[in-house]
Amino acid sequence: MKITVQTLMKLAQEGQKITMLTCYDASFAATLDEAGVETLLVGDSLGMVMQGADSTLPVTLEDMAYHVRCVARGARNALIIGDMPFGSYQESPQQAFASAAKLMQAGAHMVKLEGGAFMADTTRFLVERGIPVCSHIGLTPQYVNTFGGYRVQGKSEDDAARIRADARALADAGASMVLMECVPAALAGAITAELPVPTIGIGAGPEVSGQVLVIYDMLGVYPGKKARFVKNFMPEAGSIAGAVKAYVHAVKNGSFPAAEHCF
Ligand SMILES: Nc1nc(=O)c2c([nH]1)NC[C@@H]1CN(c3ccc(C(=O)N[C@@H](CCC(=O)O)C(=O)O)cc3)CN21
Ligand SMILES: CC(C)C(=O)C(=O)O
Ligand SMILES: [Mg+2]
Repeated sequence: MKITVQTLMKLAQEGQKITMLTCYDASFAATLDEAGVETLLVGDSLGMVMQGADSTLPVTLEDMAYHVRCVARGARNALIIGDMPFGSYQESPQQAFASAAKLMQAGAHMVKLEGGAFMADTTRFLVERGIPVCSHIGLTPQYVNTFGGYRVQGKSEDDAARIRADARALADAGASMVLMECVPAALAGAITAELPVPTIGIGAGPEVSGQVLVIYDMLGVYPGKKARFVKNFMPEAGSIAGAVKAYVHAVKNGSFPAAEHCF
């Protein structure tokens, strides 16, 4: 069965965890789809894991559209989310729509954009025009130069309150999902409890509607720094398909993430 925005809402309401992995090509898309991964994120992390850059900033809209097209050819049931790359949506809602339309025409079913309450107008503009939006808050990697590194966000009371207000504003603006990266588990849990839409976590603890990891991290292929939230599923599974199935199982039964993966 095709996964839709409605499926995701239903899973979250029933307390069933949503699974997401990043995906950049048709063969992995087929493997993940077959393993029952509900959502495939064509992440701008491809700049780091596929292109070898040291941040996500060099990734272009053309790069993203190419990989979305590849993934769309391999997936059957999974819902495909296209990451909006740096510089393709921050100028105006109009710029965001033109960029998002390219990803939708390449085969995405939803786009993801980084940023808090100030992205509410852009979010509403896209949603009203038929483009479902996943909002990305907390550690937003396109701000690495502002943050001075990939650091946990929302540790102080003020920062936590701001992130909480961001989540509410984006849901109010029509976001279909809110992804939280590297925030304290308690904060992500509190936000999930008060939002009307599903939340996805990466380094955000277990009390969210679903989990995402970069596929090359959970297969132990990425040679760069291993963040605290990463688990390599390959050693215990022995094959790529097995590792993906173990991830789906672990997210569904709540055994991933464990305390050691959380902030
Ligand atoms: N391979 C890969 N995996 C990712 O998860 C990922 C990318 N690339 N590229 C884009 C961003 C960058 N991300 C990162 C990268 C490093 C940390 C990291 O090392 N965090 C520290 C937190 C330090 C602290 O504030 O205490 C950690 O120990 O996990 C977090 C997110 C997440 N995204
Ligand atoms: C790490 C996830 C959330 C992402 O945005 C990406 O892969 O680009
Ligand atoms: Mg991204």
